[in-house]
Amino acid sequence: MLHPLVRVSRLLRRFYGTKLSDHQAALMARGLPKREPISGVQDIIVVASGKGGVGKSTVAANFACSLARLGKRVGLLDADIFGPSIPLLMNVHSEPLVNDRNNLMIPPQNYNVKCLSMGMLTPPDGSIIWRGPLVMSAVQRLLKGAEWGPLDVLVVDTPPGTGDVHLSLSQHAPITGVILVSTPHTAAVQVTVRGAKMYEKLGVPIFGLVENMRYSICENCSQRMEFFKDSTCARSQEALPRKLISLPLDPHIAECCETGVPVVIKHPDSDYSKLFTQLAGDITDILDKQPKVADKDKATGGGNSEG
Ligand SMILES: Nc1ncnc2c1ncn2[C@@H]1O[C@H](COP(=O)(O)OP(=O)(O)OP(=O)(O)O)[C@@H](O)[C@H]1O
Repeated sequence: MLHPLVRVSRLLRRFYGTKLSDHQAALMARGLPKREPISGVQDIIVVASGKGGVGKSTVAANFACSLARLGKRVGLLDADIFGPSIPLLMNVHSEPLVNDRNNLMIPPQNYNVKCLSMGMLTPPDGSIIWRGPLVMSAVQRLLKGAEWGPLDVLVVDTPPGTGDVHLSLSQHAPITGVILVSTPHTAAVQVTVRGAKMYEKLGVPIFGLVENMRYSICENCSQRMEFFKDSTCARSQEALPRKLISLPLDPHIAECCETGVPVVIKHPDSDYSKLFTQLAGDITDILDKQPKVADKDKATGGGNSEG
């Protein structure tokens, strides 16, 4: 006896024919909307974490700049509606212009990365008090109400946790994969695992983990200082997806965040910049093996729809 969801998804597939992939059919059977590609955007990579303050925005900004340094056409969407930090990290504060022809926002660019954030659309001291549906429509607007293309990769920085933004993104956009960021703290690991499970349930692939602030390197003697017990790190490693890179706690990284020049731009030859380059290279390799957007369009029968 077939599971009812499998039966419905087969029926949907028969109705839509080859335009609908198995994955899309499964989503629709579960009552989830069809994910529409973003016009001109090849791949969407979400940077997520369970806890706040673990370095997600730092990783998103430096990863985006590293991809750009490898020659990719890159965008960076700040989906943290309540606590946007990309304008500060990327030093982009101007309000985006709007294209009169199609009424789409034109994301301002810095360090060869097109950036868009709620922080550019609200005054710096203005607080946002919104409920879930408004937050979800704001994410839709930033995602689909902008002239992103042509882009190889759109990096999306998300708020901590597994709230409305994550759900909205995974339901409406064809996310190619997720990079998780966590420190080895047990509390951070536990919520990051929860976030990973949510993405898995929604059928979004997890590329791996950026471990942050596990250690530091002394500038004078190059000695490595570990901040966590081996057993804590082992537990975190066991619970979380495969590690892509492990970033040190470093004063230059902190300072660069404050001054709006990502560390991979300010100190391109540093060891931590090399780690970001390695991350960008590894993810590029994964993307190169994925089906291209034309194939994805074929699979989803999609084009862009204004959100
Ligand atoms: N490896 C690091 N070395 C030194 N400072 C770091 C490092 N990673 C992040 N930081 C600092 O930690 C603070 C928090 O980082 P960031 O804003 O990237 O975290 P977040 O997870 O995006 O936070 P939020 O959840 O609030 O959006 C920032 O001041 C940043 O400069």
